[in-house]
This record gives sequence, C-alpha cells and structure tokens, in this order.
Amino acid sequence: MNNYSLARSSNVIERIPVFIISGFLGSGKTTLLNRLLSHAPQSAVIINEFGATPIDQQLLREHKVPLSTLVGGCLCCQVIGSLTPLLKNLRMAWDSGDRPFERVIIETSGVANPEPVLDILLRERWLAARYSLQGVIATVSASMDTDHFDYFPEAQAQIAWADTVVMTQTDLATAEAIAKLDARLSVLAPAATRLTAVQGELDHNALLNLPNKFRRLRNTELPELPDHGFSSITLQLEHPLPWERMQKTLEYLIAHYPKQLVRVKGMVYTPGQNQPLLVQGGAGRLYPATRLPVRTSDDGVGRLVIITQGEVKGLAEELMTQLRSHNV
Ligand SMILES: Nc1nc2c(ncn2[C@@H]2O[C@H](COP(=O)(O)OP(=O)(O)OP(=O)(O)O)[C@@H](O)[C@H]2O)c(=O)[nH]1
Repeated sequence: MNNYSLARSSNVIERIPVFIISGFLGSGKTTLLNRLLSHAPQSAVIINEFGATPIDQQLLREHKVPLSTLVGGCLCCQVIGSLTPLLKNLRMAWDSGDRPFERVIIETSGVANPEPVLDILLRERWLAARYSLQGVIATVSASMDTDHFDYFPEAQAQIAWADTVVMTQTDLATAEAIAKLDARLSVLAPAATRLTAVQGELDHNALLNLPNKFRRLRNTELPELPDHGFSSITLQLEHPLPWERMQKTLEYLIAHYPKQLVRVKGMVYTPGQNQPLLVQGGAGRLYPATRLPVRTSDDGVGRLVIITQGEVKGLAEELMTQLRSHNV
C-alpha cells in the first residue's frame, strides 16, 4: 500500500503557476508588471502587443527575467497560435534546467479578450497538466471615462473574466470618477477582488497569493466578440526631432481624436541626446515622457506606434505632416 502511494506520488507533475494580466490599452498593465517583477523576479514573462513594434519590453529590460514578446496582433486571435508552442518551450526549459522560474506571467494586449487564453490553459491537456492558472488580473484606469466599456466590448470582457481587478491611475482621477468606476465594476465583476495601484504599487504578495477561484470554461453557445475594430501602424522617425514639436503634435491629435486615437507609444530621439525618450499617450492624455538608458542595440531610429479605432492611415499621415512641419 505504501509502495503504491509512493509510486503514485512520484508520477505527479509539478504545475507552474500562471498569471494573466489583461486590461484595456494604456490602463497600466506594463507598469504593474514592472513593479511586480521587482518583488517577484523569479518569473518568466510573455508580453503581447497589438502594434508591430515591441515597446513594452523597453520598460521591462532592467529585469533579468526570461522575456518573450508576441507582437503584431492580439493574443486572443491573430497570435493565439504562438501561445501553446511558447508555453511548451518554457516548460521544457523549466524541466531541463534547475527550475529557472517560479511562475509565468502573461501580459495580453490591451485589446485582447482573455477568454481564449484561459481556454487554452484550461483545455489543452498537455498544458493543463503542467501549468495551473493561478490568477486573472485586469487593470482598469480610473482616469478613463467609463464610457469606454460601452464603446469597446473587449474592455468589458477583460473585467468580466478577471478574478482580481486593479484600479490604476487613481492619482489622475477625481473622487467622482473613481466612485463612478467603482459602481460600474460592481456590475461588471461583482465577485472580483478589488485592488488599487498608483504607478503599479500595491501589495504584490496579496496579488500573487489570492485564492484560486472557480473558473467556468467557455460556453460555446455564447456569441463570440465581434472582430476588433482596431488598426495599428509604426511610424519610423529616421532623424531626431525636437521633443517640443512631438509633444505639441501628439497632444493636438489626442485632444482632437479622443475616440479614434486610442493609444500612442514609442521610443524617439531628440537632437543632441543619445538617450531615447519613451513616449506614452492614451485615454485622452499624453503621459510624461521618460528618458531610457542607452543600449548597444539601439539603432537611433525613432519609432512611434499608434493604435486607432477604425482606419489608421489618415491619422498617421496627419501626424507625419505635423511632425515635419516647422510651424508647430
Ligand atoms: N499618473 C499615473 N500614471 C500611470 C499609472 N499607471 C500607469 N501610468 C502611466 O500610464 C501610461 C500607460 O501605462 P502602461 O503600463 O504602459 O499601460 P499598458 O496597459 O501596459 O498599455 P498597453 O500595453 O499599450 O495597452 C504610462 O505612461 C504609465 O507611466 C498611475 O497609477 N498613475
């Protein structure tokens, strides 16, 4: 009997905990992940960016964690096929190495519906035997009008699938806006644990050790979300441009196309400075740009990723025309 139990227990495969961080474009996923990795560096990270040019990894580059990037589409549709092989490779590295990480954290793109990712983790037998879905976290910006839930079904789905909702950017929001969002979240995710983070700071132990919740698998009779109506383009800036010009142009476009221009991010160069500037905008505002340290792999070409609801070309052309104009 004893031998039998021993033999059984030696066949038990240790499962690696997986956390998913979702949340709408610009809602603070990477900022949260960045802080989380300072507290929990033994993590392998997968980031998915809707735009074709990876920008988020610039923020995470100080962390020496295994980092994989899936770009140029959304993890819930265009690049979903890459997830299983990626997780299989990570698992094989984990098995053959000396347990090189303790968990996997997946940051989905800001327009992803997390459900297909959950579906893979829970239904794919090989993965389900080797990974355990530990937490589905969604960030939601308090500075964004709650209207965005009505415009973007993806934003609702992210909240609905989350077992922990982290309200971010509360320092940029009025008490009234926070109360309005709170009320909306009570309807969208009544059972979810609620946390608040400013610049990604919160009780990270609490976030990683929340009790595992019961999960429903997909009810295949439910209608799928409609195709994303988002487009993205990467603009290359071959020559350095004065920051003042870029700032005015971006502020102008963000203010004039609040519903259409949903996200701007990039790494750009300014005259006389080797250190690139990390540019971030969305939710109707341009965030303060920050200088990044110089890296040998930097090629001196600025790249701005813009994500629009609907067609992107017209707005990209307007942006380039204004950047080239010396009147701004
Ligand atoms: N003031 C303030 N800014 C924040 C906070 N959290 C994030 N930000 C800023 O918001 C901008 C967007 O944050 P990210 O973490 O890149 O958002 P994201 O959800 O990863 O963005 P995508 O991956 O493009 O969807 C950045 O400029 C952050 O510095 C916060 O709590 N307060």
